[in-house]
Amino acid sequence: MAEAIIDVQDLHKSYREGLFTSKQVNALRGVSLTVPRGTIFGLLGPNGAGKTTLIKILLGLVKRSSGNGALLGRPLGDRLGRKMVGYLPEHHRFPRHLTGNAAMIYYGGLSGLSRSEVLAKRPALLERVGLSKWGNTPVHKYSKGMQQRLGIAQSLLHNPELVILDEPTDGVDPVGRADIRRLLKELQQEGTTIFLNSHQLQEIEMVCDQAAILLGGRVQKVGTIEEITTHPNARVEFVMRGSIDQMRYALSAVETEPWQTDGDHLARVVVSAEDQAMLNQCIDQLRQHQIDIVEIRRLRTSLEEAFLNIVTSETPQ
Ligand SMILES: Nc1ncnc2c1ncn2[C@@H]1O[C@H](COP(=O)(O)OP(=O)(O)OP(=O)(O)O)[C@@H](O)[C@H]1O
Repeated sequence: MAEAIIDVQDLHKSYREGLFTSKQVNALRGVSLTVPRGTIFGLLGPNGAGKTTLIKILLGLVKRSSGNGALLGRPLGDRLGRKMVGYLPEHHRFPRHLTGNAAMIYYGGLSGLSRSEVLAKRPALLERVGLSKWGNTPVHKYSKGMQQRLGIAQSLLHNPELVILDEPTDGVDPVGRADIRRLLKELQQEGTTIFLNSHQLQEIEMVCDQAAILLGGRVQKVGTIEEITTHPNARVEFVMRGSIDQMRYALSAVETEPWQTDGDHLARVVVSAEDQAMLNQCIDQLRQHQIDIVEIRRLRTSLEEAFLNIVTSETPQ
């Protein structure tokens, strides 16, 4: 198994609700999460689920109330660990008067890089995010997509092993989103791990390998996108050729959805197969009845559907 680049156990965070009250908001209530090196990992959750709090704890910007964890093998909060992380905050705003070139120097400085170090890296990074012709333009003239790409470029200045991006495609049009997805895939191919917080579920589905769904400060579901989107009732679609009567007989022991038949010999049906044993039994029965299985596939839901199922069926206490 790949080495964990983020590994947190039982993280809790309570905020005081206001200055003059002892009432608390439990933003995280025992979050455990492992992000393997080299993945693009999506963090999902409705507003208030605790996503930004988790990211800020990882970056040492917010102090956890309890729990443990490691970032790049170093204890949470360790300065060296944090130095190996690139970060694009949500709703970030570049100072309006800066040009793209100047913004890179400014943010490079915040990451501890000297001016000459930034100057050495800047051309290639601006080129890579498609902004090399825009370095001398003030950022307030940039489109939202250009600003986000510049934000990603600044997060890469110190060659981080892990990049944490908070809503990188927020407000970006479809062409800009496709550019960002391409960039993230390239970074992954070069070995960078990407931790992505986004409300854009289609984006997450297209670009991420794994994801966690946070709800009410707890991880409700975590896994590969395929695991998360595999239908909970394990619906399996069969396309078969042979005698329709024999097919119906062979599958009479399992629950099926309405059959679709084409002529006398071709049929498509979705069966509910709770586990692999039941699926094997269906296949055995079909073979015993001389039915050709033309196609067989597990049906998946969209990530959006899976997300809505989880968020609407789980009520956080
Ligand atoms: N500084 C703070 N003081 C008090 N409560 C806070 C503070 N920051 C966050 N919270 C509360 O903690 C909970 C989690 O907030 P958080 O911003 O982490 O959620 P989120 O999943 O990032 O939400 P969003 O998608 O809206 O950005 C919310 O109830 C929020 O109001």
